[in-house]
Amino acid sequence: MYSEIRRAPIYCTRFRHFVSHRHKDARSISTPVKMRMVGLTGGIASGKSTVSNLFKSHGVPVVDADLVSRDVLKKDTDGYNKVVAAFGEEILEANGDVDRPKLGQIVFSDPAKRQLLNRLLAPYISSGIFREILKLWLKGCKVIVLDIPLLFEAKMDKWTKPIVVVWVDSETQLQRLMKRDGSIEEDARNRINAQMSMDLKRSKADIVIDNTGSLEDLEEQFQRVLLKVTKPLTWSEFWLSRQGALTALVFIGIAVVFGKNISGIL
Ligand SMILES: CC(C)(COP(=O)(O)OP(=O)(O)OC[C@H]1O[C@@H](n2cnc3c(N)ncnc32)[C@H](O)[C@@H]1O)[C@@H](O)C(=O)NCCC(=O)NCCS
Ligand SMILES: Nc1ncnc2c1ncn2[C@@H]1O[C@H](COP(=O)(O)OP(=O)(O)OP(=O)(O)O)[C@@H](O)[C@H]1O
Repeated sequence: MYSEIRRAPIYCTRFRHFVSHRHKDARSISTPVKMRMVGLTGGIASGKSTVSNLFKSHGVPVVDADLVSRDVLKKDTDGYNKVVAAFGEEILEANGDVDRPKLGQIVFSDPAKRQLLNRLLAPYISSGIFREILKLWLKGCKVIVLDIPLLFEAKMDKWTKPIVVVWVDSETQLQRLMKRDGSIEEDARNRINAQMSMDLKRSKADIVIDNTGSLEDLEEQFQRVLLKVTKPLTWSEFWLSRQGALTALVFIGIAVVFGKNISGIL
């Protein structure tokens, strides 16, 4: 289950209203079931997962593209078969699983190979993300977050509004990446350079979270972001929600029945 939810998904239908146990302000802007797809992106190690964990802990469901992309490389899936055919069995561990650090070494130091990997996996990743969105839509979720590192690069930004970019300065990014992955500077720089620059991502954002400071600073900014992304939905967002689609169906049904009755009278 990619749309991992730590607490109850309070932004989904069965709760009927935006109810935040922690945020009175969020409760005061409560509104019936609608759907909004919030894009969450940023550079590698900028803190997207940290922010997406905050969303989950406040009951907002998150679709995690990194988890989807892990799944499409699982042994004997179509994505796996295509990647092994293209890159050879030397990218496999003894048990047949993809050796991810090894494949990472290859693709993050060679743009042509990275493009090849992206091309092979892109259809499976986008349909995996779509499946997760559909599941949440069927549950009647009102607000969902799409945590997609390559949101702009893969041109998925047109699906989402607002777009939240997590930004850090480049030195902090490098240090956090090396610390988290236990990697050497060259590998970390290769990974950073494989993505659109964070400043460009920042310029395309609707909302920027500056995560250069402490985790407490981040949490404080997050509270403001939470209020923005859970504000009442627009009509276009409403018609895209499950509730909106059902409402439209009911209206069409009534119009058809009325139309038949009126044409019977005439
Ligand atoms: C190359 C792989 C096997 C390396 O696996 P590894 O476990 O070391 O890294 P992981 O998947 O956890 O990714 C960590 C971060 O790297 C960055 N990243 C991953 N893939 C890419 C890519 N193709 N281009 C640029 N950055 C990338 C993202 O910021 C991601 O959050 C893996 O990243 C992969 O399969 N990438 C291709 C799929 C993809 O595009 N994923 C991004 C989802 S939008
Ligand atoms: N404000 C902060 N202060 C200190 N460390 C932080 C802060 N925010 C995040 N980190 C740490 O920085 C590292 C990178 O954060 P995180 O994994 O959330 O980034 P990410 O953008 O999801 O990375 P990726 O693109 O690889 O998925 C993690 O080890 C995390 O614990």
